Amino acid sequence: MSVETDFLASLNSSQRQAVQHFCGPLLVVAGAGSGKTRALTYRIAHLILNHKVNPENILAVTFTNKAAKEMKERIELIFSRRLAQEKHGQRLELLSEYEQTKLRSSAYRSIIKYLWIGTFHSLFARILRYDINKYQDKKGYEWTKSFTIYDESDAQSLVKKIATKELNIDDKKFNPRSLRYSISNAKNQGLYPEDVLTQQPTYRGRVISEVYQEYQAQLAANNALDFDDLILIPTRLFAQNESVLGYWHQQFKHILVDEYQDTNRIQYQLINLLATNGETNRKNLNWENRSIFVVGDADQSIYSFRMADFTILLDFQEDFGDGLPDDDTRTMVKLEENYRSRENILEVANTLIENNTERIDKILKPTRGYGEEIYCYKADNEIEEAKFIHNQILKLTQENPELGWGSFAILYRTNAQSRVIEEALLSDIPYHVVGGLKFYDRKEIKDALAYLRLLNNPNDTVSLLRIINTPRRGIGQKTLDQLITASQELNVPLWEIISDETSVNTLAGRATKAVNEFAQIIKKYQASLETLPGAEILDGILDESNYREDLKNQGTDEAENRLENLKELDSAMMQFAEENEDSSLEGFLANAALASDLDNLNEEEEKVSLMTLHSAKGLEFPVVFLVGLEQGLFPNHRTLNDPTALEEERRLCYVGITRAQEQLFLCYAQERRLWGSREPAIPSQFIAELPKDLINFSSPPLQPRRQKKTTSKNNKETKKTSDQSSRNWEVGDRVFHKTFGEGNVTHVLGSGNKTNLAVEFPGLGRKILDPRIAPLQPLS
Ligand SMILES: Nc1ncnc2c1ncn2[C@@H]1O[C@H](COP(=O)(O)OP(=O)(O)OP(=O)(O)O)[C@@H](O)[C@H]1O
Ligand SMILES: [Mg+2]
Repeated sequence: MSVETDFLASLNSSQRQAVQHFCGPLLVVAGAGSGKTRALTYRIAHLILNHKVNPENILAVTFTNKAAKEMKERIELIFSRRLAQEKHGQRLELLSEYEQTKLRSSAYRSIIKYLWIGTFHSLFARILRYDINKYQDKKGYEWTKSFTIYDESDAQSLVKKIATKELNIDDKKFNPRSLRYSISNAKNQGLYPEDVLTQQPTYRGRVISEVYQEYQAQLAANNALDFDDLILIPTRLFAQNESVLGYWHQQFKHILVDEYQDTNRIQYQLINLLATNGETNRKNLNWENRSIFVVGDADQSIYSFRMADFTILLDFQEDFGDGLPDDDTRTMVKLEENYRSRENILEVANTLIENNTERIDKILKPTRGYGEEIYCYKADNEIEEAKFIHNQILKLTQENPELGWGSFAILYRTNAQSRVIEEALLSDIPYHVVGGLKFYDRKEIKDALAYLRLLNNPNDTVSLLRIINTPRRGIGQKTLDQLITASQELNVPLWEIISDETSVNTLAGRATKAVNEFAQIIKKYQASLETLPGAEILDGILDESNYREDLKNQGTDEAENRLENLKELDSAMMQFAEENEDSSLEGFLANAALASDLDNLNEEEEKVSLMTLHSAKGLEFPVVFLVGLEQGLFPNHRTLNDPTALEEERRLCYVGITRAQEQLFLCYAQERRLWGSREPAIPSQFIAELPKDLINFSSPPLQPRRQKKTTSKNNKETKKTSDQSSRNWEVGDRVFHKTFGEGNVTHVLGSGNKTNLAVEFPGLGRKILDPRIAPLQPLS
């Protein structure tokens, strides 16, 4: 088989048809685990390899950052395999580890880094970094390319400040959270504040409209955008500026979208504009050397609360096809084999989803035989449920050496369910809560990022206020109020007052010295933005601002933990610099703001995954526990009287079941304490809808014989780590780095376990690297 096509051999004929389709629109619809994401990934490789498409001309939208990363890794592997054949006439896996790393790095540098693969938010944030200055806002607001991205909690606090402090709105009547949600909804429909009032001419409509108006004004004043703006502003920009749209239309000749069923109207509009250049008559569309390729499954549409609309998927052929009679087969491919789940698991999922009326029937055939029995476990209460999970995991890992901790997922309907499960696992099973304790939500990380954001964008007053007195440096609220008032009166950003010594001397009273010192530090590091690597700037500013010192002085475990997290942020910056073409501070900050629930900094270590069903979309695990199957919890009580919402809950259950590859456990409790109150519970109606003959309702054997310590993968990781760190590095050592190529060690910083290296890479300059983390190979 030729090197060009051998990777296509691991696809079935329908997948191949989808992958090989070259120009024009194509929709791939299929049930869970049928290889949609695989087809999309291989298509990218195929376009580059066999149609010589330039990687820069490919735009691929994934649902999470993690999915984007996995997709890039897959493609890198395909190209490294090909290079191995070309250069060595060998299979990649047979080459030395050093050669493999070298080939992968070469594939990365020549192809992967040019691809536009990411979530809607990250891709369009990147586009805005080029073009936001061309955007003409209806209200006259302006943003510059160093804009800050406010994450959900920044947005929440801004709405709260505006509603309760500035507009004096009663937070009992109008909860700031629900106001924020309404604003987000409005933006997702492309509405301006005044449109909200037209659509909802009530008192509530007026309140939302007013808060929205002020919220947007303050975002603009801070040169900041929220997540919704990252989608909304490009849509408006494309609609108003033909040449900007034309440019990106030319750039993205091949557009691919995964999980298309969860696209909302405004995201759809963006994709449509990019693909068609705004041409509305589909007969005039010219598909020469360009394509739009979307994959999805209407049965897995679970984001209607974020305005996702699966009729967008159903309308795809109408929207992009040429309307000819044989349109159907030319613009749609169906996949019918499931490669993920055991036959009994698949049958359970298929039976459940047939209870939905609003759906198009489809075929999903198993390719894998029956697996282990599916149990449905009845626990006395939530604590017993958690114990059951704990014991089963220990038992299964003990009986099956191939199952590492990473093979298990525990899926629940709401985040609050995780606490009890965490407590049960805590003592002897490593786990992570995906989407719970987000790294970037921790206080110290947000503080550190606020410092960096301020350096990058001094107009970001939210960040400035966050850290001006953190750690405490004697700048009190009264002083601040005076400075803020001055900035409001002069209509300039707060930083302009604070950075001007003369103004400070006049306004800051006893805190004058403190404010001036603070401003000095910020200015000093602003001046070195271009010259110092991000991690050095971070370290410098944390030291000079006394932030680190302050934590050290606290001496508590918690403070120690925070210091460790700050170190982890250093690693994140270094890793970012290594992995990205755009390694600027701006780029890093955008990335940090977008770091989604599904990202975990320490992915190497195997852990049991705890997450909501919503976060589990697109993923797969050998063993899945689907817990809390109780009426009112799942399906959620808000959906019980609403047939449409209930069907979405059922789709969510379908998503959960179809994550399992080998084994599935369903659990419910007879009594549950949740959100503080204890209630008797009724089994979920979904349980009654499952095929009884495929489910065992008795308890599986429980007690494990002994406790498993680490997985084989863990052992390997630890070994690798200690090898690297125990090495005695010396100035003058030559190294090979996956992304930067060959370089020279110029400094060895620190010692033992804390060694860092300064490495000079010809043409790239000096990088500070941690040899335990960086993909670094000694060359001698
Ligand atoms: N032709 C194939 N042969 C063997 N395995 C395959 C094939 N296609 C896909 N797979 C495997 O099947 C599993 C499911 O594939 P994939 O994740 O692409 O499905 P999907 O349709 O995207 O699922 P979901 O709807 O859950 O997103 C993966 O482990 C994938 O590697
Ligand atoms: Mg998928």
